[in-house]
Amino acid sequence: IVKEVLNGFNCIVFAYGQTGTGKTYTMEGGMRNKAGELPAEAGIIPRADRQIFDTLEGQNADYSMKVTFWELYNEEITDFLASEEPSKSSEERQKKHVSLMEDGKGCVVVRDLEEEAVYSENDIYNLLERGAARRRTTDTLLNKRSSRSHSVFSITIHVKEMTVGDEELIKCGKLNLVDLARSENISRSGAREARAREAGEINKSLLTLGRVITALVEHFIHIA
Ligand SMILES: Nc1ncnc2c1ncn2[C@@H]1O[C@H](COP(=O)(O)OP(=O)(O)OP(=O)(O)O)[C@@H](O)[C@H]1O
Repeated sequence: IVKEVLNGFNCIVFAYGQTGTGKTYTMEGGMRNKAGELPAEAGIIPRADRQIFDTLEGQNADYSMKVTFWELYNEEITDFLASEEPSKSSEERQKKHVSLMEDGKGCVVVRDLEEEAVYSENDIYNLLERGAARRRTTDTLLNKRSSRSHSVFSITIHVKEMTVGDEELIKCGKLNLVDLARSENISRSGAREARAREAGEINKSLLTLGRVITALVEHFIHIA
């Protein structure tokens, strides 16, 4: 997948499953040890990070990279990389009004997201740790909210190449690493009222995602 991204494609890895099945663990895994080495239990994000930099450095490539890290909870977007304003509460600090819109090329983008330029493997790891720490804060505030939100860690990479005719070619690829909200059986989990509505919304969004993927695979024009 990383190779495709470096060739200018947009790729997504989803972690999907019931609560406690290891979605977050699979995406993030164990955090760095003191020597900065990847632990054996490192997740997909740090492993992809390492592969991206190993490949680009190995090719002596001319590149630039940006990262976004955000969460969708209850139809509201929280930017984990938004700068912190000390006067606000920790929940308010993160909540920034960002909205979804089309970019004119048929792609959906999240407007006003903080995009952090990164120059090393360590930079990406630091952003992952920063965002994951903020995610844990909302967890304690809102009864393990991370289980009920979709989080999206994206790395956008521009690679400059020279063509045979000595023209500049820029390849732009994006790797989206998504930790989906848990899939939930409402009747079995005993969720009531607001929580049942919330679980219903999560299931609806996961169902819609399944339909979108089917439509893409089958080359349907409309989503059934
Ligand atoms: N392969 C694994 N090896 C060791 N521990 C694991 C593994 N997978 C998950 N765990 C542990 O199991 C617990 C639940 O994992 P995790 O939080 O990743 O699940 P989840 O699917 O993201 O849950 P939720 O949907 O509730 O957010 C965590 O304490 C995690 O450290």
